[in-house]
Amino acid sequence: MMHVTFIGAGAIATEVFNRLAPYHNALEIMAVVRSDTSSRTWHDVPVHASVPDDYCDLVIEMAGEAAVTQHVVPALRNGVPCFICSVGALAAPEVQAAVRGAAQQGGTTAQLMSGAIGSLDALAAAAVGGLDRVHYTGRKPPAAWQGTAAEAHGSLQALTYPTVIFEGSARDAALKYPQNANVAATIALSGLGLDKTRVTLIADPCVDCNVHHIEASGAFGRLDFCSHNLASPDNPKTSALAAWSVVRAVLDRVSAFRS
Ligand SMILES: NC(=O)C1=CN([C@@H]2O[C@H](COP(=O)(O)OP(=O)(O)OC[C@H]3O[C@@H](n4cnc5c(N)ncnc54)[C@H](OP(=O)(O)O)[C@@H]3O)[C@@H](O)[C@H]2O)C=CC1
Ligand SMILES: O=C([O-])CC(=O)C(=O)O
Repeated sequence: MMHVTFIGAGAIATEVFNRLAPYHNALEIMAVVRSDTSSRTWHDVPVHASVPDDYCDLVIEMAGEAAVTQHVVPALRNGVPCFICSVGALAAPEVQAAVRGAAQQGGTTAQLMSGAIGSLDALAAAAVGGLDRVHYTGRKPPAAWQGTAAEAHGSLQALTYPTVIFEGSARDAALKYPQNANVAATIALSGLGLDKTRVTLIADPCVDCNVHHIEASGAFGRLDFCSHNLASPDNPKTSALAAWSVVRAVLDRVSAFRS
């Protein structure tokens, strides 16, 4: 039996919980860590303010950047493997150093979720031979940019044409758009790094899904990957695929084969 602690109880966590329900004989969600602890339980799982000391096989962060420092770092230090959804947190050098140091101290690993993007396996393999260029374009409907730095570009609701709201490095994208540029950080950490990976973010009233496009070239040849992700019904910023990437990673831990 695998004992799992969730961090976060939002769009991703809810979908992961529901999708893992058929696997109750192989894994138990023993605790959920939330910032709001006014409810004692969530789906009958006890709510905690921090990861409980009880024995746990896996911690899954599905909360936000602050949770990486608050909860993932101590869990790693205690030797518990962790999955991270809020990959953009690692764009801050001090957070990445803390995660690396804690994993080393605890003799365990932090696994970055592929989340809303694919082709990371090819990108990471290509990086071994040498990458010359990686460019990521993230395009989402205006509603997905609400409550972010994109609002400095004027009324998002009034947009009638695609508007570039960011151009720069993956590091700066992740630091400026913590809820919308986890994919940029994940691509960068698989490939050319946070400072050399170029990013364009677009608020586009002409799309009704989250479009993620990677163009890469190097010693391996060229890669062009594009996904048109439907948003989570509970959070327009988040692609439904992100939760399913977590489910897949959990099931990998209890199945005989890993792809
Ligand atoms: N890697 C990727 O491709 C993707 C990553 N993400 C990231 O995954 C994370 C979760 O996304 P999503 O489920 O859509 O977000 P939601 O906003 O729907 O849910 C977040 C949940 O985490 C809780 N929470 C927030 N901060 C903390 C904290 N410091 N400690 C404990 N709990 C906290 C929230 O509040 P409460 O405690 O009140 O319940 C809420 O339950 C986000 O950081 C998002 O940016 C999203 C999409 C793709
Ligand atoms: O879910 C998505 O489409 C991607 C996302 O929010 C992110 O990169 O942070």
